[in-house]
Amino acid sequence: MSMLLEVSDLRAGYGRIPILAGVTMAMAEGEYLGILGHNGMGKTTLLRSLMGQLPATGGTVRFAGADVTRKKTHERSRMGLGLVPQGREIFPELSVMDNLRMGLAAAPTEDLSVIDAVIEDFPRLTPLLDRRGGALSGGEQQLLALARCLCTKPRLVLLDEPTEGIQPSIIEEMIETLLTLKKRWSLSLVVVEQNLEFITSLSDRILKIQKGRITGETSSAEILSGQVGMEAI
Ligand SMILES: Nc1ncnc2c1ncn2[C@@H]1O[C@H](COP(=O)(O)OP(=O)(O)OP(=O)(O)O)[C@@H](O)[C@H]1O
Repeated sequence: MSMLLEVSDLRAGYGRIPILAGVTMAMAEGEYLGILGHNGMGKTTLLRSLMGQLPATGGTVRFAGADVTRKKTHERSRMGLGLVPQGREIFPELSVMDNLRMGLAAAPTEDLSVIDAVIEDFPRLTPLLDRRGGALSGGEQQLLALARCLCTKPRLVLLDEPTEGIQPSIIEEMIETLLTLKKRWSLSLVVVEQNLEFITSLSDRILKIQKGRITGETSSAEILSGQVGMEAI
């Protein structure tokens, strides 16, 4: 299998403060990769750097065979990278439908039929299309943020702590939705999380991030079979 994403010794930070201290990882097309880490370990920084929102101070990022290390966010978006940020960042004053249209604005072609195709996989949003984004529950907003990202037809979605502050029933629904998208859209995913159960339910492989470095790797199968405890990876 050819690699969809190849990250080598990636370094980034804020001002003079280094946060990513040389991240090296790779994933194949169609893979769901989980990255587990506690608060402040650099999960959000890694996703922002992969999306080009934060410049790399060292190392390289290759996506779909191209070196994107110096590419701007909108260029990466057009190449098929999509980010669902922590805290969702939906537009609270716009309707759900208009939030989805905003997603389309970042797409390579503004094809409105994409929204219909996306909505099919988000039945919970269908009756809410006219409602203001800000009037949705946290879980519904998270589903909307994911649906909006899918309107750009990404090959690889970067998902930042989607379970934060969300009720368990919607977490279950999000797992089912993401597994359906994997099959129906051949989607690839990098999800960063602190929630081990969520990440295990979704991911083919799980990496551990500590202090801006990848320090371990396991598979969900190994965790589910009890062969590997989280402290071991
Ligand atoms: N805009 C910023 N300016 C300066 N430092 C920042 C900024 N954003 C994050 N940091 C610092 O970078 C480190 C890594 O933060 P990051 O948000 O990547 O961690 P995280 O693993 O996603 O944690 P969390 O689960 O709390 O979101 C932290 O020490 C944080 O304080």
